[in-house]
Amino acid sequence: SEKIAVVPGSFDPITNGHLDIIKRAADVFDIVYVAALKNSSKKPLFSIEERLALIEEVTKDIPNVRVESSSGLLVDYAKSRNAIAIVRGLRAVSDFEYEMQITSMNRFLDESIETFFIMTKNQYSFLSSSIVKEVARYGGSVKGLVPCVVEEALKKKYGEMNS
Ligand SMILES: O=C(O)c1ccc2[nH]nc(Br)c2c1
Repeated sequence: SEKIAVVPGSFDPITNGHLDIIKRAADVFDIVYVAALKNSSKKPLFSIEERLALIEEVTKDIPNVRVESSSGLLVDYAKSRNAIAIVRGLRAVSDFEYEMQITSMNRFLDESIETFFIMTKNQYSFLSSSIVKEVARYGGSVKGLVPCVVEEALKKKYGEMNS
């Protein structure tokens, strides 16, 4: 039967680091659900609709990727999609402590779902959505760090906010 994975994240916005993980997961699993999570205490820059549209646009050429939003527990969403795996990216050692905590809790909640980690390309190991937003907010170029459509969306979003 098909091996299904979930790649969760806030994707506010999706970066080339995220895209790298998604592509690598799609090479290993038969179906990959990219799950943009709604539950986050921070107010996102992009609405869930905007985030989904950007993820769909940048993954449209990967045939076995499906893009969805989810709120509530990640393990409940994963089970609802018959996923056998949660896939997370690791950028640097500093990621590991947090990921270990989340993975332990998810295993406590549902032992049947395994978490796999994929190391990002070194060139993206410093990259995060928040640092990209900071740079874009002050008019810096994030070309090469995010897909072109995301770069445009950031310019538009901050252009509107600054106008
Ligand atoms: O953009 C972020 O906030 C973020 C966080 C955690 C992450 N792990 N792997 C990747 Br790619 C990644 C990206």
